[in-house]
Amino acid sequence: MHGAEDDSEVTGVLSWFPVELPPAQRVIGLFVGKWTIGALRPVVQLGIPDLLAEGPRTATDLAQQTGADADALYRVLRCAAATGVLAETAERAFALTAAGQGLRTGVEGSVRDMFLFASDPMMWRPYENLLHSVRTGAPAFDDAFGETFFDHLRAHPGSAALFDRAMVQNHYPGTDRIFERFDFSRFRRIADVGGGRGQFLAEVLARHPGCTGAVCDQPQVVAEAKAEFERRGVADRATAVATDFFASVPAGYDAYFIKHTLHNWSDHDAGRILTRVREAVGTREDARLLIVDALLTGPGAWDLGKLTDIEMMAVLGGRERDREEWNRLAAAAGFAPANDPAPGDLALLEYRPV
Ligand SMILES: C[S@@+](CC[C@H](N)C(=O)[O-])C[C@H]1O[C@@H](n2cnc3c(N)ncnc32)[C@H](O)[C@@H]1O
Repeated sequence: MHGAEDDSEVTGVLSWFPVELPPAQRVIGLFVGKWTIGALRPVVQLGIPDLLAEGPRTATDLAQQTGADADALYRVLRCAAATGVLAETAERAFALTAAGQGLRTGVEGSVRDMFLFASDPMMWRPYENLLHSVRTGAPAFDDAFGETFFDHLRAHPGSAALFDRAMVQNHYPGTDRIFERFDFSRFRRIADVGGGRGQFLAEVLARHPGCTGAVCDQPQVVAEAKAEFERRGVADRATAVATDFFASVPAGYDAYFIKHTLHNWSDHDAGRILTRVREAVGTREDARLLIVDALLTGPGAWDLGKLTDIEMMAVLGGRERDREEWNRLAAAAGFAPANDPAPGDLALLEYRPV
C-alpha cells in the first residue's frame, strides 16, 4: 500500500494511488470507476458473493459451478479483490470481505440490487453522451432512448422491477441517521409520496408502533407494497394508494414524507408535485411536508450530492438542491421552513403550510 500514514486504514482501490504522485497523474485515478464497476458486474451477475457465503473457494471451482471461462473469471475476481470486496486468500482462491457481504442476495443491508441497477446498460447509456445534457440542459437519457426514464420503465417491466428492487435498498449513507434523529412519532398518519414499494414507510412504522400510513406511488409500483409491509410486520397499519402525483395526492395525513423523489424532477415538475401536496394539506396548519433529499453545500465543499446531481441531470432532468433552492421551491407551493438541517449530506427538511 502506498500513501501517507493516516491513509493506513484505506484498502483496495482507495489506497492505490500514491499521494506523492504528481497531481496531474493522479487524475488517472478517476478512471478506476469504469474498470471496477465493469469487473464487479459479472462477478455479481454470476452470484459469486453468494457462492462465497460459506467460505473461500478457488476460481477454478467457481468457474466450473457457474459455467464461466476459468482464466477470465480469475481475472475479474482478482480485480474484485483489488477493489476490496473480495480477498485473494491463497493463489487463485477468494473470500468475501465485510464490504463484499453487501453484494450478497437477501442479507440485511445488501445493496446488490442497487449495484445491478447502477451498473445496468440502461444507466450507462446517458453517460455515453452527457455532452448532450451539458449543451442543451435536457436529459441525455431521453436523447438516447427517445423517451423519458419513467416512460421507459413503464414500457419495460423488467427494467422497472430492477429499479423498484434497487429503491428498496436505497439506503445512502445518512438515511439511518435521519430515521434515528427525527421524531416521526409526532405524527399519527404519514403519507410517503413517491414511496416506491413502501420500504421507508415500513421502516418508520416498524420504529413507531403508534403511527399508521400510506405509500402513494404509481399503480404498478404500489402493487408490490403489500408484500413489503407484510415482510416488515406492519401490514395492519399501512395502506397503498395508487396515484399519479402530478394529478393528486391523498388528503387527510399529518405528514407528507417525500424521499429521494423531488430530486428526480426539474423545478417546474417538482413544484407541480409540491402543489398537489399543498392541496392535500388544505387548511390543516399542523400538517407537515418532510422532504428527504441531498442538501447541497456551498462552493468548494466536498459533497456526494454534487456527484449524484449529475445522475439526475443525465437520466431525469432533475437536480440536487441547496437550502435556498429548496426554500424557493417550497415557498412557491405554499410552504415555509420549520427546521434547519446541516448541508453536505442527506437531510430531512421540514416545512409547514402557509
Ligand atoms: C427515485 S424513486 C424513490 C423511491 C423512494 N421514495 C425511496 O426513497 O427509495 C422515485 C419514485 O417516484 C415514483 N414516481 C415517478 N413518477 C410518478 C408519478 N407520476 N406518480 C407517482 N409516483 C411516481 C417512482 O415510481 C419511484 O418509486
